[in-house]
Amino acid sequence: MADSAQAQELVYLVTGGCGFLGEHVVRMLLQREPRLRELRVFDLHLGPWLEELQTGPVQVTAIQGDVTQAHEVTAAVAGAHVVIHTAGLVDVFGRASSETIHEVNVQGTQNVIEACVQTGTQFLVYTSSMEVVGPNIKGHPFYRGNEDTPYEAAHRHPYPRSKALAEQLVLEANGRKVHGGLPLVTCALRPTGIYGEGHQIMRDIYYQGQRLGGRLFRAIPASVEHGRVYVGNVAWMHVLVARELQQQAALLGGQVYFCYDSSPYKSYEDFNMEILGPCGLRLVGARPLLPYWLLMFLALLNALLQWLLRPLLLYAPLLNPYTLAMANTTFTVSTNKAQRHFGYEPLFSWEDSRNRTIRWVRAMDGSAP
Ligand SMILES: NC(=O)C1=CN([C@@H]2O[C@H](COP(=O)(O)OP(=O)(O)OC[C@H]3O[C@@H](n4cnc5c(N)ncnc54)[C@H](O)[C@@H]3O)[C@@H](O)[C@H]2O)C=CC1
Ligand SMILES: C[C@@H](CO)CCC[C@@H](C)[C@H]1CC[C@H]2[C@@H]3[C@H](O)CC4=CC(=O)CC[C@]4(C)[C@H]3CC[C@]12C
Repeated sequence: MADSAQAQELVYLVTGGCGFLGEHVVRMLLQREPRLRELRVFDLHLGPWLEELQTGPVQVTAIQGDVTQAHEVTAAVAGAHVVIHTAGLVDVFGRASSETIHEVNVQGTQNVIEACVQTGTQFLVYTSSMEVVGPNIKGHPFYRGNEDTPYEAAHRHPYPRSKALAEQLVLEANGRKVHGGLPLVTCALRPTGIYGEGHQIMRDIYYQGQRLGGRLFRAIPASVEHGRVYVGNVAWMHVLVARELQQQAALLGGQVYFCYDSSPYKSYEDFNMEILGPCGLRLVGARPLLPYWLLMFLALLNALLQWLLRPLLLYAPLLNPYTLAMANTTFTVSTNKAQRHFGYEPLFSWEDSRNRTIRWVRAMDGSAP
């Protein structure tokens, strides 16, 4: 769809544009994509912040819609040059059924692809996840791996399964002819655990620490490394890859890229303390206070309680067998593929990313539910 005559007149659509990552992508596009004419923000739930956006000359169109509804997706995609598909059901806590996760993440992605094909939209960036690779169900470590590192990706949980299937659909769609005859150009970005302003789990852990008198208790050995990446850098990578997909379709089309920056390799808990420590929390214990078998017992108990209570209420604590396995398995990436292919350099240093997140946590002080 985009040709050189239209270069200053691009229409972007961000699905899931009111989510944690989506909001950062929307703000980043407004700041850093000078060729933007219209920005469509598509989400099941529209955020009130959209009303207060400084949009400059760009027309921002808020679209309340559901990716599982093909006709709503097609209407939103029609006339867009680029789609950044971040919408998804991020659930590893058993809040939604596996059918719902599949419907949103897999069928929703299929709907986005078909909408591009039908309406002639040529460029599609998909927000995948490190989880399409691992950690796998066997708990094999993935230590400083890259996009080509061999790893046995085997999933049982509905979330990683759905992300892997959706990513496959997106990559297979690369090269399909869209309406008008041009080829669809797609790629997938795989963030590791994202942190930053608006991160719900960081917020929950902060409140939990406050309730426990300013303490958190170590449950994971400090030696288990967990990959983390700052949301501003993930958003920047989306903006950059969407731009370069239009310039270098042959190189970028059909590719996957891990999202990375200079955030340090640490355990999940030690990393969180980089943020939560300066906000007044303390991590108690140099080693896990409970043995692994006892934690697994508690995680299984939580799973049983969730199942028993389901007819009455939704019990979805952070600790379950899946999240415990995730937190207990080393998964870190070390790659420069995005730099080599489309010139990505993190926009935010580690210090900046950390300070911004700390400022955000401090701003919620005293507002614990
Ligand atoms: N949070 C993380 O650490 C990571 C997230 N990701 C991926 O990044 C993407 C964004 O995740 P987050 O921002 O963390 O999650 P989020 O839950 O904050 O954002 C997802 C957005 O999608 C919207 N959405 C959900 N179902 C929808 C539907 N049926 N139709 C339209 N919109 C719908 C939600 O309303 C929400 O605004 C997801 O695709 C997720 O799989 C990947 C790696 C790590
Ligand atoms: C056992 C607890 C003791 O403190 C800690 C539990 C932590 C877990 C809630 C998190 C550990 C790893 C996280 C996941 C990981 O960062 C990768 C992810 C990628 C995604 O695409 C979505 C989010 C997540 C699954 C993330 C979710 C929270 C953890 C399981």
